[in-house]
Parts: sequence; structure tokens; C-alpha cells
Amino acid sequence: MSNVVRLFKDPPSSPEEPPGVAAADLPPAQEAPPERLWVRCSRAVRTAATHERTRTAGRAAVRHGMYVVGGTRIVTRRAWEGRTAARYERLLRAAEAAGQLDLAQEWEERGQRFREARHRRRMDLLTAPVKLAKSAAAGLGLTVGGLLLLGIVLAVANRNIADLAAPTMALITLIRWAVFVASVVWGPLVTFGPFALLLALWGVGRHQQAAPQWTLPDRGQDAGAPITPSVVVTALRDLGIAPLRNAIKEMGDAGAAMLSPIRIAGCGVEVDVTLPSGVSTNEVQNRRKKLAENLTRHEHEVFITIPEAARTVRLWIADSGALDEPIGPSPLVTDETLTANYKTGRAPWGQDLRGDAALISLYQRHVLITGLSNQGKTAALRALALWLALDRTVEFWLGDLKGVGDWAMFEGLATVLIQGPTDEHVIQVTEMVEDGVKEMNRRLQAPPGTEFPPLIIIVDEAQVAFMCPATDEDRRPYGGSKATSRYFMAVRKIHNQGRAVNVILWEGTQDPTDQNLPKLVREGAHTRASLVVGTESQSRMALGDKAVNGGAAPHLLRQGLDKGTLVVASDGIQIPAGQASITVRTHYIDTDEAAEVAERAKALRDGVTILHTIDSGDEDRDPLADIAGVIGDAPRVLTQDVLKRLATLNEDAYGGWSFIDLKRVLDGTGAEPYKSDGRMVVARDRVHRALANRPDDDSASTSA
Ligand SMILES: Nc1ncnc2c1ncn2[C@@H]1O[C@H](COP(=O)(O)OP(=O)(O)OP(=O)(O)O)[C@@H](O)[C@H]1O
Repeated sequence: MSNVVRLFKDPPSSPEEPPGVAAADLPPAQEAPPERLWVRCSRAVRTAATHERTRTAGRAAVRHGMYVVGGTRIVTRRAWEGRTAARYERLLRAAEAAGQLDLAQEWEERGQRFREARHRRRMDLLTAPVKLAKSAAAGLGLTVGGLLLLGIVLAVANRNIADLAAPTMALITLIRWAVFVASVVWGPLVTFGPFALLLALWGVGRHQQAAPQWTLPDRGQDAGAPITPSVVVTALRDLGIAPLRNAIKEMGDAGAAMLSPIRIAGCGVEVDVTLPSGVSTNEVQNRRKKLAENLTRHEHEVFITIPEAARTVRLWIADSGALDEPIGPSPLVTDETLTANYKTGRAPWGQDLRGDAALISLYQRHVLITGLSNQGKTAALRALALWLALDRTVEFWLGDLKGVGDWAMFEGLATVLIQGPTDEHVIQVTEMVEDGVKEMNRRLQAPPGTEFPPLIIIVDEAQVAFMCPATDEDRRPYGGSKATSRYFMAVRKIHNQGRAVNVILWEGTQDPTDQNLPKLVREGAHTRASLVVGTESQSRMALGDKAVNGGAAPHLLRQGLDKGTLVVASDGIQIPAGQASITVRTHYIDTDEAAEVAERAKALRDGVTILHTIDSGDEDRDPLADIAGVIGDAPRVLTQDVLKRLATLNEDAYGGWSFIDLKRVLDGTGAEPYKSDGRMVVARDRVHRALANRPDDDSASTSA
């Protein structure tokens, strides 16, 4: 290494010495110059002064000092109010601030009465000295007279004249003792009295927490503390709404007059707050997070709704953490005997926040459920369908535009089941909904009074249909929201007229936008429910302005944590008076449980033929084969159901068919319609026999 030329005379020492250099070989480390004493002192002082323990001690000292100051203020005020009309004035102002004019009038009258009584007492005082002197003279005379009389009685009884003065002397001795005791006690009383007074004032101040906020112990410690009127009033006062703060300050101790009694409501409490004039309900609603924090709760644990009464907000405050507890399983899963009734029944969907069962009527209501992805939309929609499947009169046509098997259990239950995400599936779903329109039109033309079995058309992941770019041979788009858009127009028609003839559309859709969920489609649903969504504007799309203005806030639910929690706006569910929506935590029915419920529903019904696709129906039909196809495995099917299924299979060929046409085809085949239990049916075996015995058998093929 001797040929290495060093570029630096004194290379700077590296922070880490190369390994292998013995410590002894190193030059002695250069010692840092000693710090000045004042620097060290000031640093020590600063460390000590800013240490957490010092701060806590400092806060405690100020706090307890302020308790005495606050206590003095409170006691003085109480004394002052006890002697003057200030109390009545204060309560009068509080009632005025809260806009309670009746109450204000009452306080004014009471104050007036107090002043009159005080005036009378003062007038009485003017004549009091004379009265006092007179009664003192009378009292003295009576006492002296009484003592003398007692002395005379004693002197006569004891035959001793000296006893005449004995009672008077005894009284004088008593007075002397009293003076002696007072003089002994006086010294300590004078010494300790002020301390006792301070202690009493401190006690009052501590009880009322009369110290600045920053000196009080951390509020985090009492997270989840019980909700009392004073907690609610303080939380409202500190909300940052100036008129509310001033009004509450004016009210002083009377702030709780704004509150209704605090009621236990499910896993939380509920209280109505009548706001002072000048404070609007949505100002409070907009500060939900702050209010929740002031109440030592998380934002999602406080719900603010607007009840009927004017200028009133209803707060529902959850017990801390209670909303994170799961709710129990669905009655659909636990009660194997459960059945449904489309017209009169209500689906057991979940629980509201009060813990009451949330039951929803699905009778003649189009349904729309929205939410972000993977939050439980399919599960919520499916739970409704599973319940309704337990009414055997209900027919389902189902299109699942995700197609990963979420609805697979409806195989054998739904008359039409389309599962898949491609444009081809969208086309089939569109045709299914268009067939729904035809069925609706057919029903609308039926004689008045005709009863129509419910037909529920379900499209899950409907946004896929709206966003589909495919067009048909006439260049009409399947997706989009133009007047030519086929899916959109079919949905609109059913929304407009399907209800009365029981052709009902349910849609599940994800992450709504104006493009994937057009306004007219949103507005067309009678029951609108939303899981968590991203923004308030999405909440408005999902539930409508009215519900959101009334406090519905699915955008404030927590993504991932509030799975299955829906905000529902519908007249089919009981919503507390004055509110526009209700929050429902739905029972979760997983896919396996759903399959079990579906099996039960199937057991309630005959075999139903599933049409996995809708035929476009241009080819020549074979009516007998088609009849066999739509009968499926059921031993016999009502003629009207055969007609309906034929029409679903191919509207063009069979849409206009009546019983006469059916009879015409079956006449002479040996499979003619016949009466069973008083109703006309077609038997599967007979139709199959007719098919088999047909001379020109070659064209027979079922289209199922
Ligand atoms: N009521 C519920 N309670 C608790 N968890 C639920 C509930 N509903 C759904 N989940 C959970 O959410 C997951 C997603 O549910 P689901 O498939 O219904 O959501 P989705 O919104 O339809 O999803 P996607 O966006 O894929 O359509 C389920 O696997 C389940 O774990």
C-alpha cells in the first residue's frame, strides 16, 4: 500500500472505524467541550417543565384552585338568586332563547309574584323595630315574672326565703357558662372556619366541574360514558354553533329544558332536542362528527334525524361499541316452518337501531338496492327474494349480471335464471325485462277484477346492463339511458305500470352514478335502500333528496365495517313518525343457508321449468314439444301457467295464446286439458305419451 498517494492530509474520521483496528491503536477521541452550566440548567428546567407528569400536576393544581373559585361563584350566585329575582330572570331568558313562549310567560308571572311578596316583606320591616322592642319588653317581663313566680313557689315549698332568687340565679349561671363555652370555641372557630369554608366551596366547584376544560382530566377516560342530560347539553354547547352556544349559556342550569326525557332505544338511547330559535336542524346534522366526539362516541354511533316537531332534532346515541356486535341469524334460517305471503306478509329483513325487528312489505313495490361493492347488496336483495319464495304463488325471473353463483340456489325456483356478466347476458336480461313488459301489457288488458299472480323480475348488478355498449340489428342500444335504450325503456315501462298488475322489478346496483343508474330509474322504485356509498351525492341518488334532507346518510356508514347495514326509504317498512328513512342492520344469510331456504321453497312448489335463456323465437315452433318443455317435471300444471310459460318462452309465437289455442293443439292427442281439484290442468305424462306416439316425431325437441 506504500504506493498509494493520500489525497487528504488529515482525512476526516469516519463514524465507523474499519473492522480489525484495535481500540488501543486509535488516537484518544477528542473530548467534546463541556457544556456551559446555564445551558444544562435551562435544558433540565425545560425538560422538567414540559414533562407529562409536571403538566398533569400543574393541571391538577390549577383545576383544584379553580374549583374553589368556581364554587365561590356558584355559591354567590345561588345566594344572590335566593334573595333577588335573578333566578326568574334567567329562566325567563332561557325559555325565550329556546322559543318556549308559554314557559317564558309562566316564569315572568312567577317573578312578578316574587317581587310583590318581597315588597310586602320590606314594608313590614319598617314597622319591625317598634314591634321588636315591644315583644322584647313583653318577653323580658314574662321571663322575670315567671322566674319570680317560680322562686315564690320554691320559697314557700322549702320554707326558705333565700330560694326566692334561686331560679333567677340559675339562669344567670347558665348565661355565664354559655359565654364561657363560646369564648373557648371562638378561637379554633376563627382559625379553622375559613378552611372549612374553602373546603365547602371547593366541594361545590368540584361537583359542578367548575374549572376550565383544559384543566379537567382527559375525556378519553370516560369514552362510552352514560348519556345524561348535562352530557348532551354540554355536547351541544361545544358544537361550534354560536347561537346555540349563547342560548345554552343564557339558560345556564336550565339547558336541559331543551331535551325530552332520554329514552332507552335498543342498544342505545334516544333524545329529542328542541333547538333555540336561530339554530337550524341541518346545522346540527352537519356537525355529526363533532357531536359524536363531544358525546365520547364514534361518528357512526350517533344518528341525527328530524322528527315531526318543528325545530327539533332526534339524536340516537349507541352504547359504545354496541353497533359492532353482530345481530342474530335470520328467522328464515332458524324457523323452518316459516312461510310468506306476498300481499299481507312482511319480510324479516333485520333489526333497526332500536333493536326492533325490521319487517318490510314487498307488496306491489319496485325495489332498488345500491351500495359500494362487496358490502352485502346481493345478500340483502337475496334475503328478500328467499322470503318471498316461501309464497308459492310468486314467480321469479332472475338475471344476475355478475354470475358467480350468488343466485345459483334459485335454479329450480325461478322460471328464468340468467347468470353471467357478458353482453350476451345483458341482451338476455333485457329481453327478459321486455317480456315482463309484454306480460304487464297482457295483464293490463285483462277484464277488471282479474287477480294476477305476482311476477318478480330481479336484475342484480343492473349497472352492467346500463353500461352495456351492445346494439341490436336495428342499431338500438341495450344499455344507456336514451329513449331508444332497450333495457332502460323496459325498466321505465314496468316502473310506470307494473305495480297494479303485480309485475314487479327489483334491481341491485353498485356504486351509483348518473350513467349507471339513470335518474328516472332511481325515482321509479318504491322501496329504496342503500348500503354504504362514497359521497352524499350518491346517497341522494340512492335514496332521493327527501330522505337525505331528513337525515339519511348512507355515505357516513363505514365501508367494510357496516356490511349489511342499510338505510331504507320505503312506505313498506315502519319508519318513526316524521323521519324519512330508517337504518336497518340486515340478517346475513350466507350462500349455504340461502341454498337450504331455497330447497324449502322448492319443496313448497311443483317442479318449475327453468328457461336459462330467452329464445329469440324466429324459428318454426313445435307447440306440443314446447308444452312438454314448459311443463318440466311437474306431474301436472295449470293451463293458465302453461300459457304463461309458453308466452315467456316465445312471446311472438305464444304471446297471444288463450286457453282455446292450447286446447286446439292438445285436442285429439290424448293429452287434452282436464279438471283436477276443480281447476283445468295439463298432465306431463299424457303430453309425453302424445309426443312419443306422434307419427311425425322427427321435429320434436324441447327448448328448455
Ligand atoms: N348482513 C350482513 N352482515 C354481515 N356481513 C355481511 C352481510 N351481508 C353481506 N355481508 C358480507 O359481505 C360480503 C359481500 O356480500 P355480497 O356479495 O352480498 O356483497 P355485494 O355488495 O353484493 O358485492 P358485489 O359488489 O360483489 O356485488 C359477504 O361475503 C359477507 O361476508
